[in-house]
Amino acid sequence: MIYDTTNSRQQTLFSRARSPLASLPGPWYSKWTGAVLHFHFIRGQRPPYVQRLHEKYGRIVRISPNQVDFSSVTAAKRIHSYTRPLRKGHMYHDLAGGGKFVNIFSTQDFEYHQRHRRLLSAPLSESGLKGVEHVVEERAKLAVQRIGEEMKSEGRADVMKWWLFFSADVIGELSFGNSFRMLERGSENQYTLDLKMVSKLGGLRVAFPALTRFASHVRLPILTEATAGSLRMRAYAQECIQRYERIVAADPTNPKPTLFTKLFRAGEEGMSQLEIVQDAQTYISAGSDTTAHGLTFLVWAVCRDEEVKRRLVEEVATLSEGYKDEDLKVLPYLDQVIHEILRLYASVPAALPRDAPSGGCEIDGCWMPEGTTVCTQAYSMHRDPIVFSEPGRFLPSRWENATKEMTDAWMPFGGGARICIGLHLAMMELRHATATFFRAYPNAKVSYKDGFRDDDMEQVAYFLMYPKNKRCLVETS
Ligand code: HEM
Repeated sequence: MIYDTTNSRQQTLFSRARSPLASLPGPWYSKWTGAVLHFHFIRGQRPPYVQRLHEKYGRIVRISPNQVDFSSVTAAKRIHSYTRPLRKGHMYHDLAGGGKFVNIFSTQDFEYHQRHRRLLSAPLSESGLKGVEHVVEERAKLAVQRIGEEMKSEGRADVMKWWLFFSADVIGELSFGNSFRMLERGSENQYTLDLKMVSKLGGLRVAFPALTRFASHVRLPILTEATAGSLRMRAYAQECIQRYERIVAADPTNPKPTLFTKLFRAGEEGMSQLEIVQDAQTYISAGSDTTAHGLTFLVWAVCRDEEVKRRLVEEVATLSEGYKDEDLKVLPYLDQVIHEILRLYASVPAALPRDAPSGGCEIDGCWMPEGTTVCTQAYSMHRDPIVFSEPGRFLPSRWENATKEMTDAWMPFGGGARICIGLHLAMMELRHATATFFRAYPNAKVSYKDGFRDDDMEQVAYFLMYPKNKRCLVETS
């Protein structure tokens, strides 16, 4: 027995020393252990840690015995290719409840993904979204009104809270045909509370994959609560989709449109009710915090910079009443501000891990053996000093004459075949909410009431990024 263990250790040491990864740059310990990477992950600081490694070792870094991070456009194009994308890594399986919740986001199956992507893309395209723009517009107005009411009664408003209600209400209504009405109520509903709990468990599963195995033997309170939560969420989603399906059946010519309307009863070219429920639930989790956190950092960063605020306020003030997204899209400074926010404060700044395929593959001239996890992270792509001068500065005007290198390296929505399917919706929400907010409150500024400090906005990222203390206070003079 002792001999066996020693022998297998020797084999492991031998194979690690001979692996093609052995010659890659990186700290010495990455060859032997992922513990340091894991330590930074658990602190929510993996992206800046990996970025420091890139600064020291270059664009290719071995970050653990089995993981390599790339920070180059050529590598990103290979890893996130449209035509021959690499398979999503095991992390997605852990995030999705150990493979229990298959959906367009988590699937590792190419055929399943292609079919869902083909069916779901049209309603989320720029032209498809025209039919639902009024939902975004109305919710943005209500969010800004509610922010104003809170500023009046409390002397400051927590915009992070209201942007979360805004984005969740929008995606809830567009997916389930039924708004969560959190903006009206001013509080979260059971669905989003359950979602938080389930996402927390997903994060724990990624940090400690053994938890999934352990869970089948031991009853932990968080697991019991998360299981009850996910059952409640599934029941709620099913109820909404079934109700909506009945509405479509009663009046097929004039239903209130959602992102799934055309997929009901479309035969071969449609989806089963279960598939719709699964993907609708995915939209809620993928499309609420991401947009809300982007908007939160946007308001904070603009409010801290008088010159940026002046230019943005002046530009959005030129809009005529009843403006539409078509009018917002052509505002150059609004577009620059949004690009810069998604660069410096990307809501998904962390690694998007993929598996090297069977037989291995070459990336940026380096051989990645089968089973290696290859990653890119927007956090590093967006801070390459050769592409973005003074990368740590919030400088929207850098996008005025954007180079091809800048637009290629900008990947807040990922890339290739698995690029964010909701990106046009997200951009529409960001445009409407920003314009509505700065038209209503041209004098908005960061509020330091209730002990709020700039330090509260320090970025913490597991998969999603959020401000450390999960609040962002603003006031108006
Ligand atoms: C600012 C807001 C958003 C950001 C920064 C963002 C970012 C991302 C990123 C980086 C990915 C790729 C993940 C990967 O490769 O592992 C992704 C995928 C995805 N996003 Fe978004 N997202 C946003 C908003 C939305 C919205 C509003 C929706 C609602 C429909 C959505 C739905 C999805 C889905 C379903 C996927 C998986 C797509 C696939 O695998 O084909 N996202 N998002």
